[in-house]
Amino acid sequence: MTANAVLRVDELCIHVDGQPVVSDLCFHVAAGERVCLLGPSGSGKSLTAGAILGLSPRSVQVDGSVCINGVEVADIRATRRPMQSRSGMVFQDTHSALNPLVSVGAQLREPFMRFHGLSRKSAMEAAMAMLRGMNIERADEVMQRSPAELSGGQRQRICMALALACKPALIVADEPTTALDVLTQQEVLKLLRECTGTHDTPALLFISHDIGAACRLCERAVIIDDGRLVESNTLTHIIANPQHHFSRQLVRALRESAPGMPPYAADFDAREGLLCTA
Ligand SMILES: Nc1ncnc2c1ncn2[C@@H]1O[C@H](COP(=O)(O)OP(=O)(O)OP(=O)(O)O)[C@@H](O)[C@H]1O
Repeated sequence: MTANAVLRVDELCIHVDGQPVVSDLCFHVAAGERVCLLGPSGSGKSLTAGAILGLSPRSVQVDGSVCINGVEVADIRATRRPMQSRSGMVFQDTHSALNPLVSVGAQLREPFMRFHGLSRKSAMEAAMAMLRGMNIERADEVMQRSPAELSGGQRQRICMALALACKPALIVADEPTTALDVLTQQEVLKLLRECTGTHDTPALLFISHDIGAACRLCERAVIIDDGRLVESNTLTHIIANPQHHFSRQLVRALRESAPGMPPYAADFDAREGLLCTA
């Protein structure tokens, strides 16, 4: 494991109603990295995300270590975690991630006031600039609206803006594109790629069962099945030489859906250009 891990998960065990659902899970995400956690439905991905974020339901028992930015946080609920160990989060369900009664602007200015020390007016300007940077058209108008008055893609971009505005070292994105149409999925993946995974931006843990999306975004994958780690390597390596039967299924599905070389994160821009001009 690298010394500069933003996230280090060690011997994570999760029990639901006394039954083991995640067992002895170990992996890390280094600074400047984008890593995907892949696994079939029911394999324990969201429970793992909940444990990392400090959002596990009370009925869920979490044991083992979750270390974010050097702070052990497995036993600390999200709202009580020290500032340097808080993570940004982006979920599939954008409706429940945003307050339906508060305008987008009022929600987005809060982290700029709290985490950047800006005045209310400057925070509104920073929020507006961030929305423009996320390709939200008519950002000033969008700031006045409630979340229910936006499209799913716009809401997901607002959620990403909220996560980034908190200046986290890590963003955990749990199936952020599943509820979106194919074109909006690509836009959100592109934005996530632009906003994460460098030494100046948060590291990313991307949770999905879509290896195609993972290839567009991440360089490395951690694959779980039935709550256990079954494979961990670069996506290039896994696609060339999948070891576990779930990995082989994923790679087969990817080859069937995208014949030829799959688009890796590293050459996504070039491929996108090719696709656009094709
Ligand atoms: N709060 C809960 N109470 C009881 N069982 C739960 C709870 N949360 C999850 N489970 C169970 O734990 C297992 C793992 O769930 P989890 O949501 O982590 O899977 P997942 O890999 O994220 O699946 P998906 O890809 O379908 O979202 C499942 O069998 C699920 O039914």
